[in-house]
Amino acid sequence: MPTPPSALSLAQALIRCPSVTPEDAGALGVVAQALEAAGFSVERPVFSEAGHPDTPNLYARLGRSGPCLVFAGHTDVVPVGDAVSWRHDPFGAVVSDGMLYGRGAADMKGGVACMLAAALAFVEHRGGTVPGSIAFLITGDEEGPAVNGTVKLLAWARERGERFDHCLLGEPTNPARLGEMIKIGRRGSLTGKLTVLGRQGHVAYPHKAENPIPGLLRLTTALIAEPLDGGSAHFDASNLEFTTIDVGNTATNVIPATARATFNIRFNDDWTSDSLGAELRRRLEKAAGNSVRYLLDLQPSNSPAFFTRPDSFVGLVSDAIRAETGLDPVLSTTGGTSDARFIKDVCPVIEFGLVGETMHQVDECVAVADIERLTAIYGRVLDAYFS
Ligand SMILES: N[C@@H](CCC[C@H](NC(=O)CCC(=O)O)C(=O)O)C(=O)O
Ligand SMILES: [Zn+2]
Ligand SMILES: [Zn+2]
Repeated sequence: MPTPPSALSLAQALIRCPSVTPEDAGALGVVAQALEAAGFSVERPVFSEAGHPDTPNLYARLGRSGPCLVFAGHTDVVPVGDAVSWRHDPFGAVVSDGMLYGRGAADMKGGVACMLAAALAFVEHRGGTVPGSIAFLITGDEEGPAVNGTVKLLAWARERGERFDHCLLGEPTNPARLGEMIKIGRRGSLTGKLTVLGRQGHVAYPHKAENPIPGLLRLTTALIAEPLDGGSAHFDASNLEFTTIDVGNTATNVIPATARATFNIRFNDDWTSDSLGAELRRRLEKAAGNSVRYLLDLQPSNSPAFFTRPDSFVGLVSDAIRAETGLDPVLSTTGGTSDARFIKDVCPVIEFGLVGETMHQVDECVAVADIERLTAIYGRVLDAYFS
């Protein structure tokens, strides 16, 4: 068996692939090559859905018996934003002053690299075998709409009779220090596109046109006039944020035909996608009355909130973190969402990864020392899980 690559070298190889969703740019090839070299069987299904680009995914497994511990994650990344503001090339994977820079360093190519390095070292140490099974569920569609990613990969695996006992997802769960936070739940995500319909015309003859902009303002105001809820037993309050308002009108003397707004809601377990959709439609109907014509397109990506009750697996991961960092991780459901909302339907899932302070930002970076320590934590998890 070849000597397993280090987590840092894997993280650098991954960051050098500009895999902004839905591009793969070779990222899953890096994962496949590392796992195949260690004897994992690797498959790379590509999933399709009308209206969305095809997206590649990866499933790998070593061993057929139970228990099966799954590592999950994604290799797609969010766009770099203002590229000239970066201190280092966002796809250069530069190490400077002990920090690894690049898009995905924290979210979550760094985490994927640590899982790979830990699993490969574990397998090498045991002469190429596992007392049970280790699997990897890695997608190229997490940061995007997430319709051709983990949700389909799980269905694909289920059809092939694959069974999993526990899953560790490597999203960047720590706000500032490695070891301070495990995520045991996430809110769901619902994206909405609202279009108000009008009739184009001359600004000086408004009676011959219908301006959609006041209607859009009325509807957007109605959507956020009342809080959705006050939080639930395990989750923060649900929250709606507008992400863009577009009219796209370049003329100063033309009333536009349509006006659009996009919003995203992070919702807790007081709601399902359906009940939340019904509440949004109720608010819009009331505000629109007979005078505003609109369309609402909801893109739920099938994602209710998830919550995993603290159990022995949470205890095992907490012990590994404590042994490596000296910190007692808080069990949290805060922050963004993750593919654990899909994985929770097939096995208990929790999340622990790198420090997420710079995720989605310019100059995304993680400490090289944290990459080494996270690899050691995952190694301890493997040792304890299969002991
Ligand atoms: N756009 C997708 C979900 C995208 C998932 C993304 N997650 C993270 O960035 C991790 C954040 C964290 O660790 O707090 C997100 O939350 O936007 C969808 O909405 O379906
Ligand atoms: Zn992520
Ligand atoms: Zn992200």
